[in-house]
Amino acid sequence: MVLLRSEIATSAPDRGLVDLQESWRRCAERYRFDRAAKPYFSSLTAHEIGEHSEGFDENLVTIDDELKFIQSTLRSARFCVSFSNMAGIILRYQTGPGNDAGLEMERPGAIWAEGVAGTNGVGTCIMEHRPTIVAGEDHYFQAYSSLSCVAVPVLSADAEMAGVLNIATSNPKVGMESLGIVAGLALTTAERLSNRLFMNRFSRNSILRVQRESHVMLLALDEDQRIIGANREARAFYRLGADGLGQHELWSIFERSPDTLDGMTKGGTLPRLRQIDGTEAANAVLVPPEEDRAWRRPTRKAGPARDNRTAGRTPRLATHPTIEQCLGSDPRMAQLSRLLRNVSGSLPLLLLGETGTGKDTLARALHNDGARRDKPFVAFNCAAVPESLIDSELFGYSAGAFTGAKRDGNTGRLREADGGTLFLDEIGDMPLALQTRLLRVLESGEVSPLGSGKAQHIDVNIIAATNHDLLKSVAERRFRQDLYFRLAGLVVEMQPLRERSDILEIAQSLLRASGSPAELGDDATAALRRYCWPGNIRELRFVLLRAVHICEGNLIKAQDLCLPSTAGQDAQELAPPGLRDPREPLRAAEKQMIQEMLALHSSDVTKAARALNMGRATLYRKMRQHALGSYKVIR
Ligand SMILES: Nc1ncnc2c1ncn2[C@@H]1O[C@H](COP(=O)(O)OP(=O)(O)OP(=O)(O)O)[C@@H](O)[C@H]1O
Repeated sequence: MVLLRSEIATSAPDRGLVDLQESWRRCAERYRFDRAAKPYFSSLTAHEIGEHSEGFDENLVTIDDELKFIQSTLRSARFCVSFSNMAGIILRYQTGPGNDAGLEMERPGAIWAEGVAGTNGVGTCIMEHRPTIVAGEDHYFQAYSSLSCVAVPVLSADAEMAGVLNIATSNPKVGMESLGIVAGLALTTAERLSNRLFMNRFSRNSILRVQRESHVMLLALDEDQRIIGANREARAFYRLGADGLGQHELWSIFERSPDTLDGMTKGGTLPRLRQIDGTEAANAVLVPPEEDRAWRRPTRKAGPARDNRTAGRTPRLATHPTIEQCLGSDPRMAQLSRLLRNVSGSLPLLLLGETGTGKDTLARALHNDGARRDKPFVAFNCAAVPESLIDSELFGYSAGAFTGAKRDGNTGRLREADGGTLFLDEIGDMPLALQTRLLRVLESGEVSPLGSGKAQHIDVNIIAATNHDLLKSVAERRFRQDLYFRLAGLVVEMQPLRERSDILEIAQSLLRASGSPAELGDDATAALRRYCWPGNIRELRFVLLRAVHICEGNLIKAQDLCLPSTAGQDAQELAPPGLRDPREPLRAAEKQMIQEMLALHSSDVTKAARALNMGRATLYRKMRQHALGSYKVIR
């Protein structure tokens, strides 16, 4: 029997969740699947994943950032978060340390197209172009009934569906109510991700951002103030058809007053922007082209870093902090930055630190500011690539090395990085057998691609990073001691944000880099200092981006930060891992989502409940459970 999610679907008419009956019909009639049969599970090679990732270019970095953020919000290995393209192929993936074995099928390369895997979150969302929850038995194939998924569309800069953000769990205790909450998180993230893809695409243009309640309208402008791009919200609100883009001047929508023209020249808030029908566009900000935003490196001597995700094309220069900006103003750190500048490029570096502390960012800064800046920067995430593929991806193979190999062979990341930097992220997750192989390459300076028999000399500077306690892994014999010493030419420990004295400076640069003129009020700066920041700088960035949207005028108050109350947080953090309540990550995520939605909807419980896909009474009950204050109901 098909379980319909009618309760949720009716309480969220504007979000319109998918009715799965149609999908089941397709499975039975069009694909002629047998529900009880073992489905054909297909997965692609890393090379094929790379091919399917083409077109996403530097957006993959943005996608990874959002996936990591959701993962750190859920804080559980029992959830995994992924991004798939429109063919239903998982391209990117995040899960907590010690991934739940039940989620192995959600790794990059897995194909979840409905025509292959039957009714499922990703595939059915692609067919229907709408948010989809597929819980347990809702999957057409019984073999997938241990999974529950929430899948939501992500839009390209052209407002077309570009892929799917999927949150999956194999935890049978996660019920429909919790999935509804997770859906709220997925929807907000997908919307933000779509808007970031828009900002990336039009990074060389000025972008007018207008916010109405929780809707963010983005309009990209050329030098003559013609509208050349619009996100979906803007297309709907200002009735812009795709064919009209590039034709309309901004002044066909907004009044061309001296105040507005003056504001447009300076950038930042446009306080008196009015539509031509007289409606005031409160919360309007003109975001300047990327090169004019704060944080751009003062000199452009450095050649653009090459990333394995953008190999083969000319990547755009990305806004990027320098080594000094990564390390901050703490005097100990300032000393370290001098040392790093001296040794960078000639000594292997090991970056340690919690998630989101800036290891990846520092690695890129070290390359961009170092002697190898004109050579490739190649990033390889040891946890994101299936174990069976790390070997061929890292060391490469020659033509026809094995069945299914690419016809021309595969250069491998080590040879791709020749002359430059290889950033080995999540090195703590590298399987032991491959650690041995890597060690051999590092000791000999030679790599022998599979099937070639010929060793090739390479000159690569390695920067490795992990958020595991690598010495503990060495003691437990999960990480080779000799490899540890090879990688640890210099060990840099990134401080957790809660221990950094320069948190306000970081917050201010993040605000400037966002293009927003908003400033932090005194109560907000105190709240930033008090909070424990489990997601570190990544979390701070998201908290500030959200606050910029919520705050009135240009002053961010403590309440706009929507930080979880520290009391509950600390208690949970202090509990030894074994004693932690396994439902806690969900509760914390639920509380955060509720706070976020209430803030976005100016405490209007009816609207917040609708956005969260739940009834008002349920939301009230949950607010009581989480001890959230009193809110108004607007009918
Ligand atoms: N010094 C900094 N100033 C401002 N923003 C930063 C800084 N360092 C990192 N960030 C931002 O914080 C986010 C997380 O950074 P990054 O990916 O480098 O962390 P990480 O330690 O590598 O995380 P993970 O271990 O989860 O991969 C990114 O959005 C990055 O742009």
